[in-house]
Amino acid sequence: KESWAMKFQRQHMDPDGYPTNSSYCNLMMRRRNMTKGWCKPVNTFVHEPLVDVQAICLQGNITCKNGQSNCHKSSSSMNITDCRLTNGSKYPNCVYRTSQKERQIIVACEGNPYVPVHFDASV
Ligand SMILES: Nc1ncnc2c1ncn2[C@@H]1O[C@H](C(=O)NS(=O)(=O)C[C@H]2[C@@H](O)[C@H](n3ccc(=O)[nH]c3=O)O[C@@H]2CO)[C@@H](O)[C@H]1O
Repeated sequence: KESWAMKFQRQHMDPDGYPTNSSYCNLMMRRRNMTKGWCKPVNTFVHEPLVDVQAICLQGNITCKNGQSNCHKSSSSMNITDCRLTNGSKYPNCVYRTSQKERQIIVACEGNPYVPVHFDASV
Protein backbone atom coordinates (compact mmCIF):
# COMPACT_ATOMS: atom_id res chain seq x y z
CA LYS A 1 0.00 0.00 0.00
CA GLU A 2 1.31 3.44 -0.94
CA SER A 3 2.02 5.61 2.14
CA TRP A 4 0.70 9.18 2.33
CA ALA A 5 4.27 10.46 2.16
CA MET A 6 4.93 8.47 -1.01
CA LYS A 7 1.57 9.58 -2.43
CA PHE A 8 2.58 13.23 -1.84
CA GLN A 9 5.87 12.64 -3.67
CA ARG A 10 4.13 10.87 -6.57
CA GLN A 11 1.53 13.61 -6.94
CA HIS A 12 3.61 16.72 -6.20
CA MET A 13 7.37 16.22 -6.47
CA ASP A 14 9.29 16.76 -9.71
CA PRO A 15 12.65 18.15 -8.51
CA ASP A 16 14.55 17.55 -11.74
CA GLY A 17 11.64 18.35 -14.04
CA TYR A 18 10.62 21.62 -15.60
CA PRO A 19 7.69 22.59 -17.87
CA THR A 20 9.64 22.96 -21.12
CA ASN A 21 6.38 23.16 -23.05
CA SER A 22 2.60 23.30 -22.72
CA SER A 23 2.23 19.51 -22.69
CA TYR A 24 4.12 19.12 -19.39
CA CYS A 25 0.89 18.74 -17.41
CA ASN A 26 -0.78 16.46 -19.95
CA LEU A 27 2.23 14.14 -19.71
CA MET A 28 2.91 14.35 -15.98
CA MET A 29 -0.71 14.01 -14.83
CA ARG A 30 -0.86 10.71 -16.74
CA ARG A 31 2.64 9.55 -15.79
CA ARG A 32 1.93 10.14 -12.08
CA ASN A 33 -1.42 8.32 -12.29
CA MET A 34 -3.81 11.21 -11.71
CA THR A 35 -5.96 10.60 -14.79
CA LYS A 36 -7.24 7.11 -13.89
CA GLY A 37 -10.96 6.90 -13.20
CA TRP A 38 -11.23 10.65 -13.39
CA CYS A 39 -9.21 13.71 -14.43
CA LYS A 40 -7.85 15.26 -11.22
CA PRO A 41 -8.97 18.91 -11.62
CA VAL A 42 -6.01 20.75 -10.04
CA ASN A 43 -2.51 19.56 -9.22
CA THR A 44 0.75 21.34 -8.43
CA PHE A 45 4.23 19.95 -9.08
CA VAL A 46 7.14 21.34 -7.09
CA HIS A 47 10.53 21.74 -8.81
CA GLU A 48 12.68 21.89 -5.69
CA PRO A 49 14.81 19.27 -3.90
CA LEU A 50 12.75 16.88 -1.76
CA VAL A 51 14.74 17.87 1.34
CA ASP A 52 13.74 21.52 0.84
CA VAL A 53 10.04 20.59 0.63
CA GLN A 54 10.37 18.29 3.65
CA ALA A 55 11.97 21.17 5.58
CA ILE A 56 8.69 23.14 5.24
CA CYS A 57 7.27 20.89 8.00
CA LEU A 58 9.71 22.56 10.42
CA GLN A 59 8.13 25.99 9.76
CA GLY A 60 5.46 27.41 12.12
CA ASN A 61 1.99 25.85 12.11
CA ILE A 62 -0.80 27.52 10.15
CA THR A 63 -4.44 26.54 9.61
CA CYS A 64 -5.17 24.30 6.62
CA LYS A 65 -8.12 24.75 4.27
CA ASN A 66 -9.86 21.89 6.10
CA GLY A 67 -9.44 23.61 9.49
CA GLN A 68 -6.69 21.31 10.76
CA SER A 69 -3.63 23.10 12.15
CA ASN A 70 -0.91 20.85 10.73
CA CYS A 71 -0.13 23.06 7.74
CA HIS A 72 3.14 24.87 7.16
CA LYS A 73 4.15 27.55 4.66
CA SER A 74 7.51 27.61 2.89
CA SER A 75 9.69 30.51 4.02
CA SER A 76 10.67 31.38 0.45
CA SER A 77 8.97 31.08 -2.92
CA MET A 78 9.46 27.85 -4.83
CA ASN A 79 9.50 26.84 -8.46
CA ILE A 80 6.13 25.17 -9.12
CA THR A 81 3.90 24.17 -12.04
CA ASP A 82 0.14 24.35 -11.64
CA CYS A 83 -1.85 21.91 -13.78
CA ARG A 84 -5.48 22.87 -14.27
CA LEU A 85 -8.04 20.83 -16.23
CA THR A 86 -9.38 22.72 -19.27
CA ASN A 87 -13.17 23.12 -19.69
CA GLY A 88 -13.15 21.16 -22.93
CA SER A 89 -11.78 18.06 -21.19
CA LYS A 90 -13.88 14.93 -21.26
CA TYR A 91 -12.65 11.85 -19.34
CA PRO A 92 -10.65 9.82 -20.33
CA ASN A 93 -9.24 12.66 -22.44
CA CYS A 94 -7.73 14.85 -19.67
CA VAL A 95 -6.40 18.10 -21.15
CA TYR A 96 -4.49 20.44 -18.82
CA ARG A 97 -3.26 24.02 -18.88
CA THR A 98 0.39 24.23 -17.71
CA SER A 99 1.32 27.30 -15.62
CA GLN A 100 4.84 27.73 -14.31
CA LYS A 101 5.00 29.93 -11.15
CA GLU A 102 7.22 31.08 -8.27
CA ARG A 103 5.10 30.83 -5.10
CA GLN A 104 5.32 30.04 -1.42
CA ILE A 105 3.62 26.70 -0.91
CA ILE A 106 1.50 25.41 1.98
CA VAL A 107 1.64 21.70 2.83
CA ALA A 108 0.13 19.55 5.57
CA CYS A 109 2.56 17.33 7.47
CA GLU A 110 1.88 14.15 9.43
CA GLY A 111 3.57 11.13 10.97
CA ASN A 112 6.94 10.21 12.42
CA PRO A 113 9.05 11.28 10.62
CA TYR A 114 6.87 14.38 10.28
CA VAL A 115 6.70 14.79 6.50
CA PRO A 116 4.45 16.39 3.85
CA VAL A 117 1.32 14.35 3.12
CA HIS A 118 -0.94 16.90 1.41
CA PHE A 119 -0.59 19.97 -0.83
CA ASP A 120 -2.89 22.68 0.56
CA ALA A 121 -2.23 25.78 -1.56
CA SER A 122 0.31 28.15 -3.07
CA VAL A 123 0.43 31.85 -2.17
N1 LIG B 1 -4.59 19.06 7.10
C1 LIG B 1 -4.41 17.84 6.56
N2 LIG B 1 -3.57 16.98 7.13
C2 LIG B 1 -3.38 15.75 6.58
N3 LIG B 1 -4.00 15.31 5.49
C3 LIG B 1 -4.86 16.16 4.90
C4 LIG B 1 -5.10 17.44 5.39
N4 LIG B 1 -6.02 18.06 4.59
C5 LIG B 1 -6.33 17.15 3.64
N5 LIG B 1 -5.63 16.02 3.82
C6 LIG B 1 -5.66 14.79 3.06
O1 LIG B 1 -4.92 15.00 1.86
C7 LIG B 1 -5.51 14.23 0.84
C8 LIG B 1 -5.81 15.04 -0.37
O2 LIG B 1 -5.67 14.60 -1.49
N6 LIG B 1 -6.34 16.25 -0.10
S1 LIG B 1 -6.87 17.22 -1.29
O3 LIG B 1 -7.41 18.41 -0.71
O4 LIG B 1 -7.69 16.52 -2.23
C9 LIG B 1 -5.44 17.66 -2.16
C10 LIG B 1 -5.56 18.84 -3.08
C11 LIG B 1 -4.24 18.93 -3.87
O5 LIG B 1 -3.76 17.64 -4.19
C12 LIG B 1 -4.64 19.61 -5.14
N7 LIG B 1 -4.19 20.99 -5.16
C13 LIG B 1 -5.01 22.01 -4.72
C14 LIG B 1 -4.57 23.32 -4.80
C15 LIG B 1 -3.29 23.60 -5.35
O6 LIG B 1 -2.83 24.74 -5.44
N8 LIG B 1 -2.52 22.54 -5.78
C16 LIG B 1 -2.94 21.24 -5.69
O7 LIG B 1 -2.22 20.31 -6.05
O8 LIG B 1 -6.05 19.57 -5.23
C17 LIG B 1 -6.57 18.75 -4.20
C18 LIG B 1 -7.93 19.24 -3.85
O9 LIG B 1 -7.85 20.61 -3.47
C19 LIG B 1 -6.80 13.64 1.39
O10 LIG B 1 -6.53 12.30 1.73
C20 LIG B 1 -7.05 14.42 2.64
O11 LIG B 1 -7.59 13.59 3.63
